[in-house]
Amino acid sequence: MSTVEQKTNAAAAALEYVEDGMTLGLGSGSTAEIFVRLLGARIEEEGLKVQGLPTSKETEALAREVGVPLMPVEHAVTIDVTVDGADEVDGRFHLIKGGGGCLLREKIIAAASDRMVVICDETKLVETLGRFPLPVEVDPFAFTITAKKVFDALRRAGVKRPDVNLRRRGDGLEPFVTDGGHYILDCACGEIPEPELADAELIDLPGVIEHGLFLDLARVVIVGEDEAARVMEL
Ligand SMILES: O=C(CO)[C@H](O)[C@H](O)COP(=O)(O)O
Repeated sequence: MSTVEQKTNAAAAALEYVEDGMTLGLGSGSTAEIFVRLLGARIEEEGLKVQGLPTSKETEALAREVGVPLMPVEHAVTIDVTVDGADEVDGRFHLIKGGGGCLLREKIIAAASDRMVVICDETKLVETLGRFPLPVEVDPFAFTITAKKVFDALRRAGVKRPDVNLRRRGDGLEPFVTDGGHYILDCACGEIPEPELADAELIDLPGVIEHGLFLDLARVVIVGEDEAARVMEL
């Protein structure tokens, strides 16, 4: 069975957390995309009334295409539920996110939500975070200086040999630029032994806008399996 089916099972189970009248954070990436499509279908079939807050331009375009009404982002104050994917999930529901480069907006929306529901396939579950390179969103100005600071910060956080690389677009020539106009440093860590320490070391560095460690934000993790979905709540 493919991960697409697992993602679909997870996304379908997340609809259980959606109620009439809710403001919903809409995540980014392939699993969140499946959720937005299923949400659009439910709105059409059942007349469900919700408002979405997308975490990327791609998700915004998709939500419009499938008929999910959007709240103007400048009107947003609180969010009932955010449904989003993840690149890694550990046993404490700590996450690495940002594989799609949307981590800043994803974190703003997740942190403003009463409940963050993570949807993923089984491949995303890990014992220790760090197999997936940690994305760090930085200001483009003098990013090489920031990259060295990020390397040092990860070393102080116990990462043995961090490998910090500027993310490039598909053509490999130009830097990848986020929706907010920033660069991404992908930091191969192998293992991040103390995510809280890495968070503390990274977040105050000049030039760092945000990083992809989502700690203490997810309240529900839904893991899609081949025939169903496993729902875990904190
Ligand atoms: O953090 C993200 C985007 O910034 C995604 O949620 C993450 O990359 C997972 O993506 P997918 O559902 O395609 O595996």
